[in-house]
Amino acid sequence: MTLIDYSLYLVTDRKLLPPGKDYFESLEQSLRGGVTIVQIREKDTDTAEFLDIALRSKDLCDRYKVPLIVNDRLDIALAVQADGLHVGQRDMPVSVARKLLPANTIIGVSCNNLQEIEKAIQDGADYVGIGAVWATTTKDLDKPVIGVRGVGEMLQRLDGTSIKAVAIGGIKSQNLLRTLHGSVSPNNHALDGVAVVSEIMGSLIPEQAAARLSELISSFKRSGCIHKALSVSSDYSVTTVIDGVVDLLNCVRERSPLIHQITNNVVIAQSANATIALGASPIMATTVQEMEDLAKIHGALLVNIGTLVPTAYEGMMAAGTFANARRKPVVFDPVGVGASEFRKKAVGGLLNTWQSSVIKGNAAELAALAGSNEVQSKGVDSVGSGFKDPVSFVRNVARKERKHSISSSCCVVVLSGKIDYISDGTNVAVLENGHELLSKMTGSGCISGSCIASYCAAAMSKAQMAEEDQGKMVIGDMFLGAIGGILALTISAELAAVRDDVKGPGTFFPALIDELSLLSSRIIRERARIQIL
Ligand SMILES: Cc1ncc(COP(=O)(O)OP(=O)(O)O)c(N)n1
Ligand SMILES: Cc1ncsc1CCOP(=O)(O)O
Repeated sequence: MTLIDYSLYLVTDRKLLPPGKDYFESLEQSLRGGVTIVQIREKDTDTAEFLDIALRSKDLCDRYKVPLIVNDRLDIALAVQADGLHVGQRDMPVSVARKLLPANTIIGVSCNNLQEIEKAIQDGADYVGIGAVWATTTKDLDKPVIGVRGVGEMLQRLDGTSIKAVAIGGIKSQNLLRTLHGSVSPNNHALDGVAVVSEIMGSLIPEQAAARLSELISSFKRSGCIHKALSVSSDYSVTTVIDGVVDLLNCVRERSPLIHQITNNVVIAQSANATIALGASPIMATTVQEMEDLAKIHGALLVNIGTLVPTAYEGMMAAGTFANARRKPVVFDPVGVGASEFRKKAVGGLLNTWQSSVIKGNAAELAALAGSNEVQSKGVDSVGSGFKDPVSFVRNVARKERKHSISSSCCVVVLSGKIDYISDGTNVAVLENGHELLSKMTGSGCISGSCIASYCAAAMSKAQMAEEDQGKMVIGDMFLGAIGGILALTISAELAAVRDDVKGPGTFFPALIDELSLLSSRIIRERARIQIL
């Protein structure tokens, strides 16, 4: 059986052609742009016309050596000697189609949930079309939008089978990398391809639209993100990490990156002041209309759900998407995620939509995120003494949230507390700086998010974009950025706490701001208490 390349799967829809655009011209241009497999999908066309279109499309696809699949209609697939048939859940069952079609015909089936995947396996499908992964206006959906995390669960069920998988629904160049990075099972089972309708069919220049998508898919594959994910070895040491953090401290001050923060209304002023004290430049903007413009400016994004309201949520969705598209760091603080179903749902929605570069939370927040019962929450706080094995816990959460390569970790996890644990899925940094006065003021955790975002922005600006970075979700060493942000805050807190003018929590905060602004390389080198495991 010939090997099928599912990477860029065009599903046609003539209704979406721009006015005056000829269908066959559009198809040929898409083939030139790099489409690797084509499905002819005609929902309201007479048999004679469908047959004619399928025959001529088959000729074109043959010329480009690209397989042609027919949607729904087994008779048309037979008549044009198509390479395959795609069926939906209400169409002819795969097992029946298999008996009627010539041997070696590819049969694909649409799946929206695990039961349908199970059935596709039993029925012997060659591939599944998993969707809709995102919302779409191309088709009226009668089943829920799955989200990338849901696609990952279905891919897990396909582990050990030879069934290929493509995602479909709302896939555009803007969310393609997020789709590919996010749709992965815990065992690194990734998609074989993506199926696209409107982004190509609706384009005036389909060759360009297809080439853009094709280039992103190739760069994703070139970056080796999936295969390297769990197999990288570490070359971090305490010395290299401290040197790196010192470098970032200077970089924040020299380049003053813009730190866009959608945070809670308890800590807005503190967070902005801490950001300025570090040398970065804060903007506390929540309105959806300005997210695209803000993403164009060099810096990082912080999303904190402390006092979540619907308008800010809309802004968060858009801001993360635009930041991902520019490969900017996205620091996510899922404040109090275990406290209510509303927050859990909101966090699920955000993480399904964009990729965080760093997730920071206390024990209860990360336990809720990881589905662990080991630590309970009380509102936004943790109850009890924390995890028995915080090192393994934080490493596993980082692995789960996707770690893609040593120099551009796609998700670093920070477990905050008296001791802070930071992992990129392989390395774990254990940081023992800090002072108990930090826990006597509101918002010190939220401020640490601002510090991490400032240092991650510096880490991005120090990174040289290499060819293989095109396929990554963030550029720069986020592990170092997260460590730098935490050290800046906790070391400054130690210095502030012992000042003569500090009498308690009230006088501590202004002193903390002073010390953040006075922090130097020498102080970091002298005071950092860090282990790398
Ligand atoms: C690759 C791929 N996946 C899913 C679908 C959807 O098929 P179906 O559920 O049959 O819906 P219609 O396409 O018939 O509207 C697909 N066509 N291709
Ligand atoms: C056919 C189909 N099946 C599930 S979503 C969808 C349409 C996808 O179209 P688009 O790529 O334009 O969102």
